[in-house]
Amino acid sequence: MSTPEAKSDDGFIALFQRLPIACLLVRVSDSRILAVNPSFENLFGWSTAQLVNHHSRELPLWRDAEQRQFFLDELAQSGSVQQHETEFRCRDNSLKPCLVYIEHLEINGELCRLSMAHDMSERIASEQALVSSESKFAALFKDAPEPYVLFEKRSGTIAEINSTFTEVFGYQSDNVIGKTALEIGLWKYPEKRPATIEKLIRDGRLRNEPAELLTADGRVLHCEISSNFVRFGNERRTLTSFKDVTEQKRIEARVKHQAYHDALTDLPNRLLLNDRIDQHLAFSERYGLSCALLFFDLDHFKHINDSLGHSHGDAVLQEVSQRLLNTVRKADTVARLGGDEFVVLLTGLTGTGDNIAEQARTSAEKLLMAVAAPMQIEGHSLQLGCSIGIALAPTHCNSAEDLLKYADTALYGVKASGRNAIALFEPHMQVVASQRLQLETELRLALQQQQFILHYQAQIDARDQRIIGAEALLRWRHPEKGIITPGQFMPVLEDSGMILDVGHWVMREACRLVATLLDHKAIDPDHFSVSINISPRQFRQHDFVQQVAAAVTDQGIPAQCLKLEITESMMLQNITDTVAKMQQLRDMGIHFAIDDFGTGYSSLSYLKRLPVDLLKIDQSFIRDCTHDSNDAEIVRAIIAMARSLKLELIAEGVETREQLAFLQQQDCHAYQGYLFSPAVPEQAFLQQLGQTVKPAAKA
Ligand SMILES: Nc1nc2c(ncn2[C@@H]2O[C@@H]3COP(=O)(O)O[C@H]4[C@@H](O)[C@H](n5cnc6c(=O)[nH]c(N)nc65)O[C@@H]4COP(=O)(O)O[C@H]3[C@H]2O)c(=O)[nH]1
Repeated sequence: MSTPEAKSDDGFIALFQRLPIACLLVRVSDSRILAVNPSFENLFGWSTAQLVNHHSRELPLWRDAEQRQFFLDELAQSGSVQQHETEFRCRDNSLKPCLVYIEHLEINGELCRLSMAHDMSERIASEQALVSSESKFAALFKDAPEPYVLFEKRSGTIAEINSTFTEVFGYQSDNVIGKTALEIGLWKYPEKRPATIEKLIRDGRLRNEPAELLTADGRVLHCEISSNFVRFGNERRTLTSFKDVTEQKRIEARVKHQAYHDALTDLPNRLLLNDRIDQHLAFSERYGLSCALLFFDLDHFKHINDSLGHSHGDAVLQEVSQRLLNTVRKADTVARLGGDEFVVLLTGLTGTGDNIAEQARTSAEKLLMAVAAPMQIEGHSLQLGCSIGIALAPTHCNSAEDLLKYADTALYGVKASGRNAIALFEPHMQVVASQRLQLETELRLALQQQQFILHYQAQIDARDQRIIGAEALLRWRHPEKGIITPGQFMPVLEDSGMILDVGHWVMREACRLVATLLDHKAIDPDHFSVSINISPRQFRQHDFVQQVAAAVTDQGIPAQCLKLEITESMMLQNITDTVAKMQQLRDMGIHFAIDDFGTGYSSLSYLKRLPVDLLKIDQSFIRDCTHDSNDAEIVRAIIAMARSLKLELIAEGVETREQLAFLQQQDCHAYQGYLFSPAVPEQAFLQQLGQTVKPAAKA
């Protein structure tokens, strides 16, 4: 004991000194302080020397006199003070919250008061922290942007819901508090709940557990459940958030769907088709079945697209996709690979090789007829042909890649030999296809290595043998095969789109020739023009007019020295756009010739609308006009038509004097053909211009 006055009772002394609670001993008879223990010194900062032997009234510990009196009264009344919360003053003048116990006891025959003070600072601080964190939690819970529910941990009943929960799920607090999630019918599949609860108990929490939940009005929401156990004072709760991911799921599903489907028709796209083929090939192999892949191409679809516009084109594609879907079995796949390319995968075919081929052919015929049936598209009555190439698995191959490739090869065969037909893949087709691929590769190289050149075929006025123009004709100077004419490569240039680059080059090259001729004063710009052939794809480019204008201005030549040859069928495609483009070019001074006139529609009404200057009578009529009365009649009719429309005329492919004489009789004096000269290289043409113009002897 810290005081010498406290004698005897060793047990009590040892205990008094060691007690972790602050203790003060006062003799009742004279209210003198007998002792304080080290815990007391530590807690309040007063030393034994400062207190012992002092009257308890002088104790600097008291907050005020009333406080001391209160304890004395309480002691007198109850015999002891139990757990009384108060504050005592420390040596540094701060107030320390304490829980006070005061008892009477006898020490060495003297009645004493033992006062014990338990420090409450930490507990009060943590209680305050709890209050503040609870209020923070309450605010967070209430205003959280996610639906939250506090469940009683033991019973699983709802203790509280936040406003977002009400907003999202439509439940009002009053209707759900005290009930379990099951009782309010939150779970769409209640049988899944036990596993979720089990997981929560096992892991002590849940993180983004997927669940389908029901709103108060029965809508299904895809949610992610996260749960934690929390404790508020003595209460144990489960704090659960129900994140509504319905929209996110919908977007994810849509993105996934879009990745595997064609946006216009909603049919499977190439990716999904490949996947389906792979699946069916594996299945077929296992069960000894066969598949047939039908590759479709709508004949002249581009024509519809161009003449009626893209919205009509889209409507046609949608109609075709519906017809295909309606014609095949549910287990079969109809896919669109883009443009007008459709694929049908027929699966589960049984039988021998020939039999399978027959089944595929029969289905293809049905599909061809379905597509060919007349369709009404936004007031237009249309009828489409289509070509179908077929490949079989396992007869022809056993991979998705080969199946598509072989069916495409068969399709190419159909297209090459006239359209609107069906062809089954045959190995020799592969040879043709690879030759075509080889040609395409070589043509790309030719373009890079500038192997294309132009030859020029003179156009003559038979009355004075003057060269009035030239047609620029494309040639490929092949490093090994020599000069190749366009008949052998033009379709590949067209199909591959290379014609755009090549056509652009032709235009600039022809303008360069005119500039050279003008420089050499070899021509009179008012009576000479170079004609170039324009391919449909080239003409349909949105900046075609600008391309022509640039070619003319870059070379600084008069625009009337350039003549563009377009075909009848090309003019009929999207007539509004055609007329607009022709008119703009016409306004610049460019002239237009209609090539191969007589082989197409030769419609007067169209001709009247179009800003055309010249008709070229196709060589097929000239060839026989001297001995075939029909052809002679056609030539006469064309000439009459041109006269009535006040159009210029030129006959092409004139090979004999008789043909020329016939034409001149009909008052058609302009011609080109072997009778005068075939198309020749630039230098040779320059010489022709310089020479006295005389028709050559009969070719
Ligand atoms: N039998 C016979 N044939 C004659 C006679 N006079 C000329 N020809 C040939 O008839 C074709 C006339 O050209 P086209 O009808 O515009 O027909 C051209 C044209 O449609 C196309 N073509 C040629 N060059 C180009 C070009 O630069 N661009 C485009 N888009 N097409 C071109 O290729 C087609 C074929 O061109 P080529 O083989 O050069 O064939 C040329 C020419 O060499 C003759 O008296 N008798």
